[in-house]
Amino acid sequence: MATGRTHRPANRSRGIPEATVARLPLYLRALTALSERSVPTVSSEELATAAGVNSAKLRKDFSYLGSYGTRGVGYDVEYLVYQISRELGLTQDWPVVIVGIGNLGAALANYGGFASRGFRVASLIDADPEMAGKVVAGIEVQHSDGLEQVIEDNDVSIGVIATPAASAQPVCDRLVAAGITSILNFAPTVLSVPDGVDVRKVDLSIELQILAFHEQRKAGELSDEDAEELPQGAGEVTASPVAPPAASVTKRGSGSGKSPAGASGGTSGRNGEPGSDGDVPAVMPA
Ligand SMILES: NC(=O)c1ccc[n+]([C@@H]2O[C@H](COP(=O)([O-])OP(=O)(O)OC[C@H]3O[C@@H](n4cnc5c(N)ncnc54)[C@H](O)[C@@H]3O)[C@@H](O)[C@H]2O)c1
Repeated sequence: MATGRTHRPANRSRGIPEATVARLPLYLRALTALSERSVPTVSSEELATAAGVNSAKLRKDFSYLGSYGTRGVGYDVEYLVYQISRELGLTQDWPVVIVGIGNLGAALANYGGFASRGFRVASLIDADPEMAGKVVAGIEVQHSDGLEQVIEDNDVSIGVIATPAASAQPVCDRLVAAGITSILNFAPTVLSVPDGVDVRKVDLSIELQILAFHEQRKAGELSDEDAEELPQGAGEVTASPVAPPAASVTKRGSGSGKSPAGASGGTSGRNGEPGSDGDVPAVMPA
């Protein structure tokens, strides 16, 4: 078993609030776009709009980084990209293993956006013997029998689970036993992990359900407007019993022993924008 891994994010010891950490990737994405256009400086208002975050919150977030900008000039784009990347631990290489190389796992392996952000897909694992030896995204798929060895050999720090739900917990247990302390779970199941292991869950169907809720509400508002034009008593709209799904940001629970991950955060904003809290879309309680 691999022990004593040293891949720990630098921000843990600096007291940056988890909500701020969750917004840093949003700022980074907006800043990277500015950097690619060779924009040298940006005001807090412009950057806040680009990141979908309230500008007072942005200034507060950046104060945790010790970055206050220059009055009348704004923030230096390149320096902020560096600062946020360093804070998120993106200035170092993070080898990732993807377990379950079906439709989703193969798509993730082929996604170029990981490598460009410092997440190198080091290994692909699948339980299907017919998958072993196949090349996906230029990497040879290895059989899950060798999972622990692969993790040790590649000094893997993050495990991505893209197996069917029923396999996710056993896979998670093996990843944790092999020394992995960060897991990104795509399987539609809640994982139990020991203290010290961070799990984030991505579920696009949850996001669609949130959009469906908003669609339904918009339709309800339209019906209300229509109803106002109708004769009294006609076209009454019944209140929907559906409650909005909440919690799009994961924070691991802190109970003792094995415990499912807890939740913090709120709903995503409308129009695909993060809410005013800058929550990260498509991520939910693990
Ligand atoms: N989070 C999302 O938004 C989202 C979107 C699509 C799919 N999913 C989920 O992702 C998972 C994969 O979906 P898919 O369409 O790629 O399925 P798939 O059937 O195409 O692929 C699953 C792969 O996992 C492998 N596998 C099964 N058990 C395993 C184990 N114990 N160890 C290693 N590999 C194992 C299978 O051999 C297969 O290759 C499912 O749980 C699905 O519900 C999530």
